[in-house]
Amino acid sequence: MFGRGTTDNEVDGAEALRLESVRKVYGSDDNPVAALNGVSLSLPAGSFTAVMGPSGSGKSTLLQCAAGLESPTEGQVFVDGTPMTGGSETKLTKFRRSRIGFIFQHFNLLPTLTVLQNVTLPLRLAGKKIDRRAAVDVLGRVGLGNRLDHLPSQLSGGQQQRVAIARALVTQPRVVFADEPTGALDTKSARDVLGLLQESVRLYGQTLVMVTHDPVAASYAGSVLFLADGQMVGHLANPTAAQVAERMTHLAEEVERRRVREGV
Ligand SMILES: Nc1ncnc2c1ncn2[C@@H]1O[C@H](COP(=O)(O)OP(=O)(O)OP(=O)(O)O)[C@@H](O)[C@H]1O
Repeated sequence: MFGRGTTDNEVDGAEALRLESVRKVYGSDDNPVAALNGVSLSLPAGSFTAVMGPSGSGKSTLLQCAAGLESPTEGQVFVDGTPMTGGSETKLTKFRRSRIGFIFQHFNLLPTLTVLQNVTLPLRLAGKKIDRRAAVDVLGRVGLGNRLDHLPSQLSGGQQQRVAIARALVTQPRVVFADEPTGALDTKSARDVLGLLQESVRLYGQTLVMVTHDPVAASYAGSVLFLADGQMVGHLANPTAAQVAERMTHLAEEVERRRVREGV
């Protein structure tokens, strides 16, 4: 099983996320597409893991299944030891709201809510007490303590993504999933955002799983998992950007060779 996403900050070796033989098939019976084909992994609490792979390899599907936004066709997902499958949709939504944070490529902030209102929204949705101080504190941590009453449209892309990070962290989730969190940002803002994500792991023991296409972004993680054609095909600990880029080049060539061989 792949996935020792090790960092210095692993919290008591506890397992935060586990996938057991997860398969996800889209499409119809006559034309099925296996986006994930038997993925198993185990990530300790306090780890920062990047997920990489060629386009269409199943990265986003992996994140969606792990975060409970999609149900696997087969297999099991456990967050903090609790199975994400088998319960009712209402129970799953409640569980997701309290234990999981999600950061999207295009921020997904609500345009009519202020920065502070966007960050307190997950608490509201989870039916938790609105702890304004906690929200202000987390916004301070991402460097936006002086932007509480701004609307998203009054912020730069990098600042909007920092609001989204604060929103993901405010419920103190067990795992935060980030799908291409720097994909829409310039280099400097991307570096700031990655530094913040790394800090949330190093200083606050957050568990983080990030899909990215960018070897530099992946190098901020403690380990990288490589996917190809819906399967886990490799693992790199303490990666440098150059190592990741080299592995990705080989992976793309292997996938291409196999597709030609199989006439796909
Ligand atoms: N809702 C869907 N319906 C049908 N097929 C889908 C759906 N979502 C994903 N797929 C297919 O599943 C496979 C994996 O897609 P996925 O988006 O997970 O890959 P990815 O690695 O994230 O790709 P990219 O890097 O291009 O975003 C692809 O073949 C894709 O076309």
